[in-house]
Amino acid sequence: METIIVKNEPPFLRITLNRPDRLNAINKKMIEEIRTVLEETVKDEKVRVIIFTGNGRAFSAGADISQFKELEGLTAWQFAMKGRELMDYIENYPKPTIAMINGYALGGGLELALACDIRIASDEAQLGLPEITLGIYPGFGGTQRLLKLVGKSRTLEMIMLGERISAKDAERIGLVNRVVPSNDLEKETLNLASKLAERPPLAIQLSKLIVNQGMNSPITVGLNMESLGWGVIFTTKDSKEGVNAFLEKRKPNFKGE
Ligand SMILES: CCCCC/C=C/C(=O)SCCNC(=O)CCNC(=O)[C@H](O)C(C)(C)COP(=O)(O)OP(=O)(O)OC[C@H]1O[C@@H](n2cnc3c(N)ncnc32)[C@H](O)[C@@H]1OP(=O)(O)O
Repeated sequence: METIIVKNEPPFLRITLNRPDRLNAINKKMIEEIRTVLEETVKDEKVRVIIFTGNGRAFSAGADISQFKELEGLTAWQFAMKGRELMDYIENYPKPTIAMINGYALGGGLELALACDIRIASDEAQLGLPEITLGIYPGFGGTQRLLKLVGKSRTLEMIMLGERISAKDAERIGLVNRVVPSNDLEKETLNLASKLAERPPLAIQLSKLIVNQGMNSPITVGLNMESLGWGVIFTTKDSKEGVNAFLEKRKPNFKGE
């Protein structure tokens, strides 16, 4: 891989964006490489959690601005779609995803973090959507995902001003789940990931699907999916294991069956 470092350390798969001299700016190659790794890993039962992070002082400073010079109408649309399709794929990935935000998460970099299930940030991280300062606006799904996460006026403030906010402020508005001292970022992320890895994979997959669908549907649709999903979840061995373990006063051992 040219643009990412992939560490398969079951139960985790860590994808480190790796263009540190460009603050991990996202180019076409990086989009393709992330997609390839995720597709290869989807059926790997040993991997239960995906962690995204960045090499150096940035998570990612956004889409690679140097590639914008070549863009025209059609190619701009194609590049935006390529990135957006990756973000959609990450959002709907059947395993839990964590963005471990070690530094700048800007533009397309923040949009990648927004597509993850959980964002955990270093207290030194800065987040923002500075596209407006380039005369453009977010194009990898950020207009919609940020809206759903923090509401309309905070989204518009971030998009229209294009200013960076601190990790603490991001936590206050619900943009990141938690902020930790930079020295503890890895440890805290792995703690969180370990807990997720112990949870039943099929119940995680199904609840993620239902929550994601619920974000984009009338509440009755989400509620019906929730109820119908119960018919599925009760067919799994893990649901029996969870209930039996509780009744037998022992720790459950979920196998994703
Ligand atoms: C059509 C598709 C739509 C896609 C939707 C997404 C759009 C976007 O994401 S647009 C990009 C949004 N991001 C930005 O505008 C941030 C740009 N970067 C910065 O403002 C700064 O680099 C900084 C504040 C993040 C850090 O500043 P500083 O500490 O002074 O570091 P440098 O500016 O010297 O950066 C080091 C090195 O990295 C290059 N670089 C940084 N960001 C990008 C980027 N997004 N794309 C390409 N290159 C980037 C920067 O040019 C420096 O390179 P050298 O000068 O060659 O050392």
